[in-house]
Amino acid sequence: MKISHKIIRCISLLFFIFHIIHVPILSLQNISKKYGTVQALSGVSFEVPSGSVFGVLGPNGSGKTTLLGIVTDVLKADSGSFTLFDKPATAHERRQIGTLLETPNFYHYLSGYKNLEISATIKQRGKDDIARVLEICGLTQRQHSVFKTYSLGMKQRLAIAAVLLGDPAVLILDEPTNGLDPSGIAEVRDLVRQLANTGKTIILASHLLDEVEKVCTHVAILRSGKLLLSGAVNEVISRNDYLELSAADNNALRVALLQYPSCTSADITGSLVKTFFTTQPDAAAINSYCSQQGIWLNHLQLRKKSLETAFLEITNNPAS
Ligand SMILES: Nc1ncnc2c1ncn2[C@@H]1O[C@H](COP(=O)(O)OP(=O)(O)OP(=O)(O)O)[C@@H](O)[C@H]1O
Repeated sequence: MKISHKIIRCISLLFFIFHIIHVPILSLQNISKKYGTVQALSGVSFEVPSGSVFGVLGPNGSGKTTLLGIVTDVLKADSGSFTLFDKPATAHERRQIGTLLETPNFYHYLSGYKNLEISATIKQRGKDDIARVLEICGLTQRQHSVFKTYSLGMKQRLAIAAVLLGDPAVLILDEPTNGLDPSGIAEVRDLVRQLANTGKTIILASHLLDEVEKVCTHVAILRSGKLLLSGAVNEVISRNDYLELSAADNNALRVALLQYPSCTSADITGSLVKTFFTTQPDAAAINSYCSQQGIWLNHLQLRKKSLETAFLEITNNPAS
């Protein structure tokens, strides 16, 4: 083979790999859905990047379950469309998705293992995968105990084990920690993190902001069926970062900060000047700017809002 052919093949391979990595797992375009007079979703569009843990976040009744129902073919959208793996969703694409929309009806008097055998038969997934999913979900030791003796966390981990049968690349989980006690919540959260570390894309609906902040890399925030925003969790939070500063003369500091490009407000609160910007504040640049103005800072701290604070501001803002 000539060298130029080899180079062309290498470049094609690189393009192919780039395409696979960057193709969104799920892409929604203008999805709308009504139940009678209730507009559950209006024109929702966003993309779920490959390998992300994507939180669909919103208060009760905001349309999360409806959205996941449409993606998993349980419900039909009135209008709009979506693609899975950059293709129209057919049975083939759907087989690569493991779904947990509600807690499965496991048999209380059968063991975890027997229950998974039944799930494998229903899903036509084959039984040779059961040992693997039990191991991932930390249930190997208790696989022969009857289901009713499991803790709440173990029951939910068994439900996730059933979803993992056949090793789907994408998991869709609706409120996976709902109804669990704190230790169950921690167990499921750890399992979600562990699965994300193996490269799976995980889409989970939750109204628990703390939960989304702890496990998700990306988020879409819904309110009354409308998408308020979507993006990387860090970006959503960093839009709301601010600086706390102080100097010997806080009045002079405040006046100087208000002259700084991108500063939107500077207010004296107690002994500090709380300062907001249109972009992510650069603490080093602002420190240097203040010294150029002859103001020496004795306190400079970047404050990050929690997703909860950002979420409440976004969902309570009537303009959003
Ligand atoms: N089968 C239905 N018939 C009529 N209205 C429905 C139906 N299912 C959902 N809705 C309404 O659609 C809206 C969105 O509901 P959905 O369950 O999708 O929201 P959600 O964000 O998942 O809520 P939750 O967090 O409470 O589960 C709500 O106003 C709800 O009452």
